[in-house]
Amino acid sequence: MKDLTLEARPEAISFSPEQSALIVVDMQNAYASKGGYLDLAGFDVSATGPVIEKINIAVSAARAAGIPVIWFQNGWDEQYVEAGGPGSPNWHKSNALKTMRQRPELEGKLLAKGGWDYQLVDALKPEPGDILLPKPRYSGFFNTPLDSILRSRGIRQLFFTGIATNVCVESTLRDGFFLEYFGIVLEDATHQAGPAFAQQAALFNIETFFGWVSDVQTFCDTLDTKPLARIA
Ligand SMILES: C/C(=C/NC(N)=O)C(=O)O
Repeated sequence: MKDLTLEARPEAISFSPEQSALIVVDMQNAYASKGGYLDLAGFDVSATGPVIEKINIAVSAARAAGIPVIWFQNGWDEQYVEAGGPGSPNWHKSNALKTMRQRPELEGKLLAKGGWDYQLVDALKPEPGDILLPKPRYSGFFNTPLDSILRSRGIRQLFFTGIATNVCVESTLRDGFFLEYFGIVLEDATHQAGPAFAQQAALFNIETFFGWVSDVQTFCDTLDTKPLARIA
């Protein structure tokens, strides 16, 4: 397929579907569902429903265009060895680990592989041919085979969706930038962890310093695929 031009901020960007991947960051109950880790830690997850719908539309369009879909799940083994102990800054900064230390009844329930919190939300289903990757830190480029998977497929453009815009989405897009990948975030398929200004700040950072910002409808229209449902 010939190169396509995607309307984006700060400017349009050309890309080749053959050199592209759609990244779905951490669409787990932990980050998107009531009763999940972020909700229990006091973050507002009430507006994630429309984001899930937009991600489904973007995933369908990517698959129809032959663009690989890569799903990340953030979390650790049930003993939290992969989370790191007090010698890791993750131990000090992870709000999941801090919440479990504050609320021992939650020990082993947050972001633990095999548990409900770690699972992808029910409304999002990977299909055969998609790539499902666990990741133990915010960035999908650390302690994962992501870079090798992309380079071995000649992929240079990464389209980002998922949660949280200002944490794992921005972290992975930034590290991709340093590794010479072109990062484009589909803003209506993302949600922040924290107040609304965190979403705007993350999009400002991406648009201004690290990549491009577009949206799901523009992505679908550019690929000329018919999304599952027209976005109102
Ligand atoms: C705060 C947080 C964000 N995760 C993400 N997927 O952006 C965490 O994992 O503690």
